[in-house]
Amino acid sequence: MIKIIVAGFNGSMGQKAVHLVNNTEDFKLVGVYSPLVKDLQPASYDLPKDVQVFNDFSAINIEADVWIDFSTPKAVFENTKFALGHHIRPVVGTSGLTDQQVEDLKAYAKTQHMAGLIVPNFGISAVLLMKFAKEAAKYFPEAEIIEMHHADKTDAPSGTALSTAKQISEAREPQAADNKKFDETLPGARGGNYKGIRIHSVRLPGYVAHEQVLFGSEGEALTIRQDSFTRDSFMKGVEIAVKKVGSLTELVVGLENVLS
Ligand SMILES: NC(=O)c1ccc[n+]([C@@H]2O[C@H](COP(=O)([O-])OP(=O)(O)OC[C@H]3O[C@@H](n4cnc5c(N)ncnc54)[C@H](O)[C@@H]3O)[C@@H](O)[C@H]2O)c1
Ligand SMILES: O=C(O)C1=N[C@H](C(=O)O)CCC1
Repeated sequence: MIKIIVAGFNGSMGQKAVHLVNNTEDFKLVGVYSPLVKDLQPASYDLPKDVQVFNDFSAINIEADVWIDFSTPKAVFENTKFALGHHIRPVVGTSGLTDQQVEDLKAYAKTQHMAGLIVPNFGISAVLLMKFAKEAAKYFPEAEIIEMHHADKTDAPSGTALSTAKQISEAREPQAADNKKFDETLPGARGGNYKGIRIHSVRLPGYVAHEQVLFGSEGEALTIRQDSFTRDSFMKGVEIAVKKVGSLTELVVGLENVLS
């Protein structure tokens, strides 16, 4: 039995994770965490009666194997550090960790002899898009990313777009610094700049999570696109991550680390 705590259980993804855990053999929901939920009625969040509800770190006093995190970009660093420090393996879906924060968490995990998984995107289509983009970057070093999400997403760019840009930048030949000065008659029109890779963020009702990577070269172009049409589509990846995180020996980034 894998004993699980879900952080951010009251949010859109947290509720999906609670449902997954409640309905998967060998998974047991032992606790949920969100500092914003006080005076909770368990039934209103699909919580079994014996689940402990925490709204303060200091009150978390139960044993658990895995910490699923779907909280907020502001909270995810401290949450992950808490889990590692309490020997609960984190499976982190929350976006917003900076490269430096990921490095700090990896170093902290080592000091705690702990492993875990940070997953920018649990969708298999997104995992494949990143794999293909990395391959394409060897031949098409010039790329831009367009990510499209639902209108409630508060952070930009998406964690997936940043992760894609990081992988492209590591796979392609080193590029001359992007010092090009654009005459942006509308500030921000050229998007964000991750090591010379422009990222454009779209937020619209009706969308869930989508990404397009555009590679351009002399006389030709390549476009790779993935679409997550439902939040349920992320749950297969969450299930795999929770089942496999116990086999890891360090804190790593990417679902591909546990896909066989
Ligand atoms: N990796 C993936 O595949 C994937 C997929 C979808 C969403 N996400 C990410 O998951 C995160 C959550 O997305 P969402 O749509 O569920 O957002 P949401 O706003 O619906 O839910 C976040 C919840 O976290 C709670 N919260 C606030 N502070 C907290 C804290 N300190 N600790 C724990 N919980 C806290 C809030 O009350 C809220 O209910 C976002 O960062 C999003 O980008 C990742
Ligand atoms: O809905 C969201 O928010 C998502 N966030 C992740 C990101 O920032 O990349 C993954 C896809 C869904």
